[in-house]
Amino acid sequence: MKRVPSCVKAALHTSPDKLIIVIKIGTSSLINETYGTLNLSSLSRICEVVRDLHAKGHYVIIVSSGAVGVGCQRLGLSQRPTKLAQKQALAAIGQVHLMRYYEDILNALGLTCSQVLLTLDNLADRSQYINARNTFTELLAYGTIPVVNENDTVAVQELRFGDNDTLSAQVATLVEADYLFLMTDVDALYTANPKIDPTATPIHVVEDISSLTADTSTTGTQWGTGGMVTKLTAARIATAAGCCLVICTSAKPEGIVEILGGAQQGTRFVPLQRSLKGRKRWLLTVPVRGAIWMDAGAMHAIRDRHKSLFPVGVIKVVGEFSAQDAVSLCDQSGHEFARGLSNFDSKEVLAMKGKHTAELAALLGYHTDGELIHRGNLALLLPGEDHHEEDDHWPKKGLREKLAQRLAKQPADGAAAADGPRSWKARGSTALIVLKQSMDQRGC
Ligand SMILES: Nc1ncnc2c1ncn2[C@@H]1O[C@H](COP(=O)(O)OP(=O)(O)O)[C@@H](O)[C@H]1O
Ligand SMILES: N[C@@H](CCC(=O)OP(=O)(O)O)C(=O)O
Repeated sequence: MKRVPSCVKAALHTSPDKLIIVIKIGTSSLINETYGTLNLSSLSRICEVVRDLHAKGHYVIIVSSGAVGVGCQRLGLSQRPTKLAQKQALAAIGQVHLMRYYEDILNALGLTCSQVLLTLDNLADRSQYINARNTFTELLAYGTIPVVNENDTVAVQELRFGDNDTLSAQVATLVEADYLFLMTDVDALYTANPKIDPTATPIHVVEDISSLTADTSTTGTQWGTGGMVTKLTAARIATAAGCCLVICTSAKPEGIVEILGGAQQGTRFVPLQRSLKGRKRWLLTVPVRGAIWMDAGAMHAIRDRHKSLFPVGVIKVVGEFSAQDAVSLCDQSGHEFARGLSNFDSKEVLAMKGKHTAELAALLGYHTDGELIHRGNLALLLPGEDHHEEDDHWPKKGLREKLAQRLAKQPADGAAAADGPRSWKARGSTALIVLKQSMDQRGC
């Protein structure tokens, strides 16, 4: 299989053939519906594959769902409750049971397991993001297998990933993974749900997600969340971060080794040639609070001419967001093609929608160039070059370099500490600064 190019791979002092691999296991693959128990044979086989990959020198991280589903089974509930507090309580019950088996099985295979529970704010704040990356580096350097889940029990609604497909893509982005395998109860993405439509056919390779025509409208299993929709969202994030995402079946975990060897199984999403680095990579992990739809002209300016977003091209504003929140940038049909940090809140963007810069002062009562999203705060999810230069003030050292340093027992360079005090919120564009000055002057 063609290797994924990575700018930090060369910096890894260990063999370049050592891959960073994230394996996400869905609830549907972890529970045995017939007996209402954990699917121990499936879990053991997956752990054996992890052992084989580890023995080859690869770094493996497991993202495991199942806390809520297993919690339900432990209490004999026949379906997931809908109340958040109940799901959180069940996650607490299920997670400990799940981890006990991961620990036992991995231990029996000669591996040490570690647990990482994350919430969205752990990644949305860049200093916490760097900190999480450093922790993963140490866990991998110690030779452990991190088992990751969302910290369901404490996360409040707006700080939840909500599904582990997204979480696994965020983790893959964070650790600069080469591969993300989404193991589920179907063997591939199909043109339609194969459990409902017998004429559905598998899709083996996806080069460009935006031109994909698969019906993913039906939800998945009784226990899983999101079905294929969240897997496609994960694919957009992972491929933009330069990671090859593969949807494959948990019924044959050995398939992972075969796929790495070049076999065509499952659905492979080809990573973008130009993977996002540094701050732009981090942007992919910031929670999205809303969406801005734009006309073809604005999309062309952003995608092909590497411009910032201005109000004149905006045709629709979705959701409520604050200034400096991350938003999806969508084409005129609502398809997401980029993400960025908005300089204005959703009400202001709505007020400015479709307006030329010259009209804004009269509309808002202060002078602004109306730059909604600065180019530097914008990450493209489509193929193409992004020529915007990275901010040199942000550390570029990736996990691979840090892992190499750690393995070589070199002292850390303090990049994370340097990053800490400087919040991304302090990095507003000129428009934001002008807006703030204007509001200060008006005593707002
Ligand atoms: N186009 C499609 N191709 C394949 N599966 C689909 C499609 N649309 C919906 N599905 C459903 O997605 C399910 C897998 O998603 P989900 O239940 O969330 O699994 P997991 O718990 O593994 O994340 C499958 O069982 C299938 O019913
Ligand atoms: N954190 C939740 C994840 C729920 C979830 O995304 O489930 P799935 O769709 O099966 O991956 C849990 O452990 O139950």
